[in-house]
This record gives sequence, C-alpha cells and structure tokens, in this order.
Amino acid sequence: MSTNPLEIAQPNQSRETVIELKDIQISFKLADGGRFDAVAESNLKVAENEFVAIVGPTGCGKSTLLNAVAGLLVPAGGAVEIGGQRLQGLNRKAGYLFQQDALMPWKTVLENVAIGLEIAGVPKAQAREQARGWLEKVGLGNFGDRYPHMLSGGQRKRVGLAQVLIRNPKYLLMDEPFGPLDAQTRVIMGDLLLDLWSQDKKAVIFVTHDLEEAIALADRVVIMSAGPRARIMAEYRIPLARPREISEIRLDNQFHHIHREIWGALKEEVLKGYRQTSGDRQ
Ligand SMILES: Nc1ncnc2c1ncn2[C@@H]1O[C@H](COP(=O)(O)OP(=O)(O)OP(=O)(O)O)[C@@H](O)[C@H]1O
Repeated sequence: MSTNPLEIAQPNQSRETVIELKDIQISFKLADGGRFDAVAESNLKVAENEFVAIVGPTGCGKSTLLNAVAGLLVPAGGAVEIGGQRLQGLNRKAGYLFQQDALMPWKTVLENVAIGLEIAGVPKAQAREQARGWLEKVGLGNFGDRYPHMLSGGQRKRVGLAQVLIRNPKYLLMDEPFGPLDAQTRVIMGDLLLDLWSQDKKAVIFVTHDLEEAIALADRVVIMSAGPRARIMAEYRIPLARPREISEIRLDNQFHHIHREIWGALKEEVLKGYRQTSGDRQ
C-alpha cells in the first residue's frame, strides 16, 4: 500500500468513464519473425471532463498506448472501450494531435483549418467562416492567408490545434504535441491549450516525457514503467487549483512537492529506460 497521499489506489468512479483500457496488451511482429511485447496488461479509465497525462521513460510505450486508443493499432489482448463500446477500427470520436503537425503545405492556413469540416460535408463558406473563428481563438486571426512554411513552430502548433478542435471531437488524444518547441513556446502553448480546454473540458489523454508539463496540465498523471512489457504502474491526482497559469504554477511550492513525490516513483524507470535504449538490457 502506498504512503503517498497523491497516489490513487482506486480511480475515482464518481464521473462517467468515457475511455477505458481493459487489460490491454500490445505486441509488434518483428521482421525476423519474432515478437516484441511492448505493453503488458494495462488498465486505465478516463472520466468525462478529465485531463489525464501519461508519463514514462523514453521508448516505454506511451505512443503505442495512445495509438491503441486512437484505433490505429489493434491490441494483442484486452480491449479499448470508448463510451462503453468496444473500439473497432478508427476512433472517430477523437481528435488526434501528433508531435509532427499535419498541415498541407500547398494550402493556406485558413484552408488547412477548414478542410476537416469541408470533407465532412459542411458548405465551403460556412467551413471557412468557422475556421476564421478558430484562428481568432488560437491568436492567428491575421494569418489565414499565409502558407504553413511562413509560420513559426509555435504558430504551426496553433494551426494544428485549430485544425483538430474545429471538428469538435468528443475526446482529445495528444502525443507530445509541443515536443519540438522551445521551452518558452511550450509554456505559452500549454496555457493556450488549458484555456481552450476549460471552455468545454473534453476528456484528454496527453502523452509527454516531461513530468513538469504533465503536472502543470493534468488532473491526473499516470506513470508507465520501462519496457519491454511496459505497464501502467501508478496514478497520481494533481490537486492544483484551476484555472492554472503554467509559468506561475511551476513556481508554486505545492507544484514542487507534487513533482518530488511523482519523480520519486518515476526516476528508477527513467534510468531503466535509458539503460535499455543504450543496449544494456539488465
Ligand atoms: N512498429 C513497431 N514494430 C516494432 N517495435 C515497435 C513498433 N513501434 C514501436 N515499437 C517499439 O515499442 C516500444 C514503445 O514505443 P513507443 O513509441 O510507444 O514509445 P514511447 O514511450 O512513446 O517513446 P518516446 O517517449 O521515445 O516517444 C519501443 O521499444 C519501440 O521500439
């Protein structure tokens, strides 16, 4: 039994579970005919309106787990349930934001944001009107006529967010979305994300290797062990008040306390992960 008051022994059942991983196992076939067991039996429940961050050592299986929730890969065992239904095929209720943005270089920023609605059958003029609104919301109201190569990394991320949110997905799956950005821009993007999220609080799974980012953003931080056969090894609730301002919250004593508690559990796994990626399989 954990003595850490932040650690969750039983996930909170009071809100409806909207995403559930049930004893999920994920393996990859290797070119030599062998098999790599990336994720061992893992369980996770995400409640409606909840922001969950998944943290773990490099290469442990965070993206793999998220890909299973997105329906991009089929688990070898167990199941993913979305809104109580077993997921089969792509998770069409989710918006997915990757580390690499998915902007089309030959389309303007406005066209890139509007395209999801246009494909879904929304008349062009209406889709573009909504796209203009989303560009305002992400602070790029004057950038609609530019092409992606004319934007900074942070601006491209803003367009990516608008591109996903305009389709009003029920859930957000984010895989190190701010990974390539410099530290200051990451903070600004985190604040923008929290601001947009607070407006309708979609359930979010946010994958990151950055524990500080996870604590600053999430209601709950889930820790994965080092692979192979990685598993979800602990969950921590983050009792920091909202609304949060990331640059401020990182200076808060409570933030440091939470960071120390979780890092205590994560550190050994991170070291194991590094030993494994450097070839020292102990
Ligand atoms: N298609 C594949 N075939 C074989 N192994 C794979 C495949 N995809 C991922 N893996 C392996 O599965 C493990 C988990 O990979 P994954 O990308 O999910 O890790 P991660 O935790 O997201 O890593 P990082 O933090 O470095 O982005 C790694 O050891 C990786 O090499």
